[in-house]
Amino acid sequence: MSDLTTPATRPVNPRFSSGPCAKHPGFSLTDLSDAPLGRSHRAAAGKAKLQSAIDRTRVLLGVPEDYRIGIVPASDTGAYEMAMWTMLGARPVTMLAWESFGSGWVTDAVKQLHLDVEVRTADYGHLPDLSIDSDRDICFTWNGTTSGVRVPDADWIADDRGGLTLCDATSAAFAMDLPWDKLDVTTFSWQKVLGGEGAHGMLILSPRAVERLESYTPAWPLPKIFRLTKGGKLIEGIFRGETINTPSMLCVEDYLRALDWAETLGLRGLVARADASAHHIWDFCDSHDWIANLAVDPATRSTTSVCLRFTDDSLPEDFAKRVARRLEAEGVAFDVANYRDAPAGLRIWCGSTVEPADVAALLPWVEWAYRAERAAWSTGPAVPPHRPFPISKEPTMAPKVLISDSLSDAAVQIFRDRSIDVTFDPSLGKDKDRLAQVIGDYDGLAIRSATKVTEKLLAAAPNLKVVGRAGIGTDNIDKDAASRRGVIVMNTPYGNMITTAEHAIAMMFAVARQIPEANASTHAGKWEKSRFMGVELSGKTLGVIGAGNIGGIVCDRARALRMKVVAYDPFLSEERATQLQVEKVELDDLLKRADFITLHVPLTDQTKNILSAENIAKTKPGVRIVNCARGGLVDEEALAEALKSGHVAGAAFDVFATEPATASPLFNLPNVVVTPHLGAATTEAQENVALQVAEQMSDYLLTGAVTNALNMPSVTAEEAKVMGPWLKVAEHLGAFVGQMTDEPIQAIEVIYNGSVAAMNLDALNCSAIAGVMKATNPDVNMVSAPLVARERGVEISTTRQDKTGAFDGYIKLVVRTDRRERSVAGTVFSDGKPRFIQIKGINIDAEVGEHMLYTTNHDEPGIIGALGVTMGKNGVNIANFTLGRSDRDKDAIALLYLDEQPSAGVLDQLRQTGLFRNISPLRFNV
Ligand SMILES: NC(=O)C1=CN([C@@H]2O[C@H](COP(=O)(O)OP(=O)(O)OC[C@H]3O[C@@H](n4cnc5c(N)ncnc54)[C@H](O)[C@@H]3O)[C@@H](O)[C@H]2O)C=CC1
Ligand SMILES: O=C(O)C(=O)COP(=O)(O)O
Repeated sequence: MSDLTTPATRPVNPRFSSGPCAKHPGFSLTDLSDAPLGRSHRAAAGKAKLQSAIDRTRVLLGVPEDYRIGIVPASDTGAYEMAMWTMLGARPVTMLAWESFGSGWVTDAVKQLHLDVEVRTADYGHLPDLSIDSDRDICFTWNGTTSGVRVPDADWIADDRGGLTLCDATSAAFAMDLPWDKLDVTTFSWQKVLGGEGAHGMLILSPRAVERLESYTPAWPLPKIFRLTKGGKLIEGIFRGETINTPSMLCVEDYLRALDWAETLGLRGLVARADASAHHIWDFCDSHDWIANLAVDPATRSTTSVCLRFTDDSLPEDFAKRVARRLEAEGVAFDVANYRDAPAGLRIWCGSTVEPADVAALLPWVEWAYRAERAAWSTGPAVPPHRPFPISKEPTMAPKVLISDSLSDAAVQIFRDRSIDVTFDPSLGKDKDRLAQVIGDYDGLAIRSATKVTEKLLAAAPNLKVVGRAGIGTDNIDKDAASRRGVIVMNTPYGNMITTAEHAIAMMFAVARQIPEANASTHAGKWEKSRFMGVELSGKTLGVIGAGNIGGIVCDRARALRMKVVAYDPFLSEERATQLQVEKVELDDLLKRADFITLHVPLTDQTKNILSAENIAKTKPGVRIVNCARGGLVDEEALAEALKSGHVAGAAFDVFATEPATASPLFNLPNVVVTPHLGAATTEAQENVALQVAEQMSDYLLTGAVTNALNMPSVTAEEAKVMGPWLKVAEHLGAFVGQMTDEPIQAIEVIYNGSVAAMNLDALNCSAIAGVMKATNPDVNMVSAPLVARERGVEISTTRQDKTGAFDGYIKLVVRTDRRERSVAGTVFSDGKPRFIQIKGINIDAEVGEHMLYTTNHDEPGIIGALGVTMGKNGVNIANFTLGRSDRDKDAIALLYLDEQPSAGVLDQLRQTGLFRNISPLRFNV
């Protein structure tokens, strides 16, 4: 690529303005159609909308119940000036200002209100001194929008303060944590982090702020739109949606829709998105010396209004503006020049509505525009050398996990607590192209059912180590492809089972009593008492197809409803059937006898279409069928026909052959109840699966512990610690024979002797097989090795032995080809280091090094000399030298641990001595 080649990828949305900010993902004007336009905002509908905006803001931001939240005129400026005008003057005031907006409030205080104030300022890029007498009122901005400097926390605000804190949080709310106990007045506007419209401000008052309002009357007159009290009492109506003046109901509706979106992420998710975007920029600055964050102290760097400066002071004054114009002309970034009063540079908005992937896509463009402008500036110094972006990762960097489906906030929190670098972007699950664009950066991917982990996606994910499914079904993951690429696939098999079983029972009731239709009819003002005749569940026969975790719970609940339960599940033991009080039957028997059928099997080649047209025809007339397991288990066309003919009396489906299901033969048929894959959709289940998946993935990425993996044996964190050196021994043994063998391997036998035989042999096997397979395919790892071996027809066997010989424990690996058998054994010494202890049945004691040389010869004098002299002559240092022989004058071996790989020339010189039968350089991953 020439220096000025334009980057290949463009941000999907080029809107990086710091206000009004980008609309939330998925925004559409048609979503505003429910706005009560042309109606009074004081009518019930309008008031309910305003109240809802207040209530939902409280929940999302975690505002305490005893704080008041009001919608006030004139955006954040209106809200903040309202607070200054009504509350300041009672006490001495300290004004903190470190950028344009803070300075604006200073002007208000000094020139308009003529207050006796202490003004503390700092230059752009810095914070002023925050040690303040807690008896004074304090005015400050949480995040300086025009300098990109924020307060790192509120520890500098006293808990037992006498004064009030007035915080302008307009570019912080919904993107940064706000500690409500430290904030007496908080203001923000809708047009910032949530990408709302710039009409109204939000004013949040602590009880202490209310006390000030009710006990203090300022010396100056107050315009009507600032008046919060009447007769010395707070006008409570303002904080219930009775706005002071007429609000725009269109803007209110828009704010409510933004809240709809924000609620799917929760505050944690919103904060995580801003963090992820800002981190992209910070990493970029760290790897390029021509651009830097304006905020000098990293702890004060904004994660919303990220302000950047070009480091070369000799650049012309309008250089940054020209870069911004170039970006705008390319259509890759709008409005990213610095604020008019701020130092020259760029300001890139990273608030929650901006896609982190768009920020990542923008950065190569920033480099391109910078270089293009420099080239155009002919008198300037030479263009600095091109540095690729992103920079290569340090091995010490925290693992990166992407959450691409909507998961409870709990997951984000766990990843954070475990120091995993997490990006939460649930919109990616539905956008495979964008997901493929970003996945290359991540070590882990946490999903639900929307994200499809295909071969193609995995091919774009060279760093990926683990896919975590927050739920049960993994039919959206190509597990073979994942295994082949060494990616572990985990699920959470228990977290949502109760919830899903309850949904199946709810669906059974719904279809038995036609609840959804009766509900719709009653809402429509009809009173069709005789239309909805149902059937009782008590005494009926329930046929459960698949009596595993969920099916088992359904059996239990159905028994409590006094149903007779028959189950078809070839893997259900008689003991378990007795325990569940169900009768184990064949499928045909179930079909014939059941009044209700419920499916709880995974979708496999055997279960696909298990309720085919033919099997549906075998069911009892009047049967009702519930599917809360997987689409594809039932032939939807055939079922629709059977419903129309009356053979099947009703159906309740949560899952569909194609999802999201926007059309189905079952839709709009009478007595068919449908839900949009809600089986797992309860707060409890979502919390469970999110917590579990985040813990499991973090454990794996940080400690190597494997839980609930579908393509790898489980390894506990404790085991991972104890077994670490043994896993290495197994891998080295495999690597030894793998490198020695150049014909097709037929069988691998792993013999575990003594203490190691009590360990987790499945995991040790995987490591040994990986060692063998890596010799021919360096990309194989513990996850992919068994599959690769199976695909090559290699037979694997394991033997456990009681302790024999001198070692407490050892592993012996035997590899068979059609020509020979090779064996090597190893152990872990008390120093925790792996050792080879036997090769070809000959005892040795050899430390394992990265570069080794293995020779075999007839036992005779001169071997040590030949090896030593040849290495010495060629400057190859020998770190360790081990010899062994089967008997005097018989087979002998030597294993040298070298400081570097011997060259072909060195090996030739050895061969020319005629002393050796075999000379093999070996390499180990120590
Ligand atoms: N609607 C939703 O939101 C949710 C759906 N699910 C789905 O529910 C299903 C069941 O999940 P779990 O009970 O957790 O699984 P499980 O693995 O505990 O139980 C499945 C049972 O099906 C049996 N089975 C397998 N092949 C069979 C066959 N050919 N014929 C009859 N039985 C067979 C197995 O022996 C096992 O007992 C899965 O498809 C899962 O994806 C799970 C959670 C939520
Ligand atoms: O856990 C499962 O198998 C489910 O089907 C739940 O799917 P979901 O996470 O709600 O998309």
